[in-house]
Amino acid sequence: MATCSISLAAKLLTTLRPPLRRSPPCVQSFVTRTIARVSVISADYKKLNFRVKSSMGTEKGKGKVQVFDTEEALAVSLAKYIADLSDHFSKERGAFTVVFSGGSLIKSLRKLVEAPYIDSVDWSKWHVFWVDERLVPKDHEDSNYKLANDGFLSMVPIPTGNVYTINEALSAEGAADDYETCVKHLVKINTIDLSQASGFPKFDLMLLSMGPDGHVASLFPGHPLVHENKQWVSFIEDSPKPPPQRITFTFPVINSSANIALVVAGAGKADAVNVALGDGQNPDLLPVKLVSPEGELTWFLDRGAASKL
Ligand SMILES: O=C(O)[C@H](O)[C@@H](O)[C@H](O)[C@H](O)COP(=O)(O)O
Repeated sequence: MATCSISLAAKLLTTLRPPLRRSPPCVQSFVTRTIARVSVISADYKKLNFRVKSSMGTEKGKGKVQVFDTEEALAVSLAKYIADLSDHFSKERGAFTVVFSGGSLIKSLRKLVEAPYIDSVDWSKWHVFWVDERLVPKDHEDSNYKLANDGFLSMVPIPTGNVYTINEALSAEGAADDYETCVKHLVKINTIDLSQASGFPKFDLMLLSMGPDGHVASLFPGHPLVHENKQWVSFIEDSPKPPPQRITFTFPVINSSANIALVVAGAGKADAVNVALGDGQNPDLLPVKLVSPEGELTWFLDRGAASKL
């Protein structure tokens, strides 16, 4: 509305230019200065309006795409997004089920452990899961639990009993079955929602990241696990990204989520982001293209990751 009235005023003043030449010099000077001022305001407003629109995101049929100037700005926005969902689900369901991935995502959660969220979030309602986990001891450098614990969980008062880790003493297959049994029990007691549409568990929020090859969770390009459609949790023993033995949620579980945030930073992932958000390309070869939740998908990209869009 404001853009509209400013540009209308600018146009009106411009049409006054010819009769202006016949006016006294002081009137000419006043009108000229006003035209210049209105033009500057109009240009500034257009710039501001563009900035607001781009930070609010664009609907692309592939979810809401948000691009941030820096990873720092991304982290600030991600914290608010998570805190808002936490508030919503804690009040609505009395629980907030959150699924983490490994990798750089954990670092991007750092603003949640600061004011105001450290005090305003009801951490007692959080239930934490992993979309994939590596079959290594919990104190191993490759453990996704260790990564999340060192960088986030140890700094917030989530009850220990609400943090669901794998049993890494089992085989990969055994650990996947065991994690699936745990999730089934939590669905039964209504801690985790169940999707009426798919019959798979419906987590309130999945925080996913993506590898430069377009993998999400431990679902890798060209691997048959990408097509698993019965199991909730499966296992892989030949992961192309080390370590080789892992367990992973399957796509039907990922896509039954109420909310998915795809958090991608860095120019090294720009090609995959470009293909993911474009048309074409066999989804087998770019698993991220199969992320299509029942609920909302929101991309959090920094300028580097979005540089080829
Ligand atoms: O345990 C894992 O390996 C993951 O969960 C994996 O899916 C990860 O999220 C991506 O590989 C992105 O990792 P980066 O953000 O570190 O590139």
